[in-house]
Amino acid sequence: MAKIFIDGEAGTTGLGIRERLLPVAGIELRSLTGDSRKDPAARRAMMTEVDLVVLCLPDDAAKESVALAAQLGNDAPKILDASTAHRVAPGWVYGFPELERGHAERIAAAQHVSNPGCYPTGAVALLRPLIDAGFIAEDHPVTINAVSGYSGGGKSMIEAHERDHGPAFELYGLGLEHKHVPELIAYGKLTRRPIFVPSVGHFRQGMLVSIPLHLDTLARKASIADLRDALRQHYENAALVRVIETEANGKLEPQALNDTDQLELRVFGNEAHRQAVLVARLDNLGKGASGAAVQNIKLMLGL
Ligand SMILES: NC(=O)C1=CN([C@@H]2O[C@H](COP(=O)(O)OP(=O)(O)OC[C@H]3O[C@@H](n4cnc5c(N)ncnc54)[C@H](OP(=O)(O)O)[C@@H]3O)[C@@H](O)[C@H]2O)C=CC1
Ligand SMILES: CC(=O)N[C@@H](CCC(=O)OP(=O)(O)O)C(=O)O
Repeated sequence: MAKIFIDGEAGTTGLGIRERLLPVAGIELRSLTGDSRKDPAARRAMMTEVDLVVLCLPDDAAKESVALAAQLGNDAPKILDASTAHRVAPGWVYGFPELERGHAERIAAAQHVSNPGCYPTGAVALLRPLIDAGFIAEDHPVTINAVSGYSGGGKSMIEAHERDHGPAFELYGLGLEHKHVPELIAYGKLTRRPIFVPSVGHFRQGMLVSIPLHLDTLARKASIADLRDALRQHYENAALVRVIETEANGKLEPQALNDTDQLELRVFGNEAHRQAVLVARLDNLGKGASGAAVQNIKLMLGL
């Protein structure tokens, strides 16, 4: 029986992981309740009893938990961190099993895995296979536009929208320093800093990530179908990722995959204008957070 402690179990991501793990055989979930939830000594003691700790905490608290585990030396459990704290940190493996051949095995063997951010899950899924196939140059001037449901901002943003009725729609990150840019660069394999423009709408969950492309600026001559085929080939054995034909009406809404762990990729475009738009759709709480975490937990515990 594999023992798991979710540090931050009462938060948005922690609850989603708990819910998904309850029906999984071969797992025992260990919890801290009441005041002990945030007590470093209680958290460290819990770490001595489990095989894997999942961190669903703000960045500073996640760093504190990693330091607590380090005090246990060789008895430290494996760690999966859902925060942003270790996404590009040395010694950590990025928890996107579909990244490239052999990556799922790297996650399975790792002591420390960082769960990807919701936006990078969509953007890296679209970009990386096309860069590896030589269609998009590593220094291509990439722009990433995205819209998320408000649960992406955790408990505080959920409260702001559900109690105070937040804005219907809002662009943010316009200072171009969003915390997800380093992982977009590292795992998208980009050498030029992408322009990332996130936004949030007044709906709880669901996400679209879109990347416009002028086909005549690509590194290799490509039609819209070539880009779609390259994505299809890359994800042919991926259980959670599907490359979909585009809708004839040219529309796509963000909530269709809510409460699933699926990620859908599409290549919209207009061949006559030599223009395309790559689009990823996912549930920010599914493949964008808790669903991806459960995928990584199963790999890390060999379930
Ligand atoms: N929401 C999303 O879509 C995604 C979130 N993430 C990341 O996952 C992490 C958690 O986010 P999310 O679930 O949204 O956040 P929430 O704010 O919903 O939950 C955070 C939880 O951590 C608890 N907590 C805070 N400080 C400590 C501490 N020192 N010790 C123990 N517990 C503590 C909070 O307690 P209390 O209940 O008392 O406030 C809360 O339950 C963040 O790093 C976030 O960046 C990653 C991907 C997507
Ligand atoms: C709508 C909203 O505020 N979203 C969050 C990102 C949510 C997420 O996936 O980020 P982490 O995994 O890095 O926490 C933001 O833009 O900061």
